[in-house]
Amino acid sequence: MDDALMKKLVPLRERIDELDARILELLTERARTALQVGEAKQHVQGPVFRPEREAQVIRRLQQLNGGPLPASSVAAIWAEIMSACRALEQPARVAYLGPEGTYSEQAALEHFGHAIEPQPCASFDDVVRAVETGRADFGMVAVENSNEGAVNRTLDLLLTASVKVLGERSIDIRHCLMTRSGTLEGVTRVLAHPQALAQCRGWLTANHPGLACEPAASNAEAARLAAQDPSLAAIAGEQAARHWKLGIVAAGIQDDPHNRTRFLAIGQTDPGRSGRDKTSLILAVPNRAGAVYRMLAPLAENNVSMTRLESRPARTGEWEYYFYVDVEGHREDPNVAAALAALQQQAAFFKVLGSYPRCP
Ligand SMILES: O=C(O)C(=O)C[C@]1(C(=O)O)C=C[C@@H](O)C=C1
Repeated sequence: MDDALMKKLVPLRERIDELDARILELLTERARTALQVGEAKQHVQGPVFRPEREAQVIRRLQQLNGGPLPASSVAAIWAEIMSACRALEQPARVAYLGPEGTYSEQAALEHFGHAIEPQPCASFDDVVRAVETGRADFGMVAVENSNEGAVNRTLDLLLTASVKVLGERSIDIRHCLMTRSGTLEGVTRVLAHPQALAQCRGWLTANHPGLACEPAASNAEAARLAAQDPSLAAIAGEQAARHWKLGIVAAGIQDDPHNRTRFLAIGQTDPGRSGRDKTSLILAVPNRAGAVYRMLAPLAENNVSMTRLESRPARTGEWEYYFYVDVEGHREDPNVAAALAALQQQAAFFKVLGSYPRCP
């Protein structure tokens, strides 16, 4: 390396080494304190994971932060710190749609941090079942995509499952074209989940009209197959390329640059109020004129904002639709509590899925 540059770097790197040693010392002290919190919780048998507390910790630090680190980095760093501290108290088993390298895995790791026991599952049904039966402490399931709309299977599962929603996480869907060699030499076919193929159709037609598109069970499965066959390319996320040791030919190839998927974290506990929460519920009303209009009136009357309304056909034959409603606020906030009480009174079906901190 250049001598003049080295002269500048040496003292700066010494300073970074010193700071790292101090950060480690502080992290050790933090971890010991978290262990004491864990012991205190054991006496009252309270849950280790407190989403509302973690949301408050991150929000406070983002407010204290004066830069140059962006707020998103502060959130990501402390999510990992708390994940590691939580694991000392009790390691969390987290179920999600596998295999390794899926967007579901990415959402689970961003939400719960890397200090977890990962449980990749074959389907959303398996994820929900793992949480219901206690095989997993938590699960992560996709609930909506900005291009494709609701993930209907997840909505249907939430209707009957004995699980609670305790968090949400939105991630950018950034599709990449990947191969074993990192080039398209000798590549004739491209594999991906049909949804991903559809989302990259414009780019593929414009740039590689000669590649034959074939559906795969998942993008991660496509990546796994491409790792074995040099004539195959896969479309998947960056994390799949890392996992299956594939080279990225092109990144961000989805036709809509703002493609996002929202996931729900599920478990068996009820988060307390964090001060910036959301509540998800399912409602059904008798099939009469004006019923849907009246169903939602208690929200407006109590000044509760609705952030999402989705419907699914009811297959019981008794009511026409189930309505999936997200509102701002926690079920213990007085205005939300009043609105929910009124909704429950007039609804033919009423289920609160959970109150949880809003997406960071
Ligand atoms: O405050 C607590 O209840 C803790 O257990 C500590 C801690 C943390 O590391 O800050 C860890 C896990 C919880 O989910 C919340 C916060």
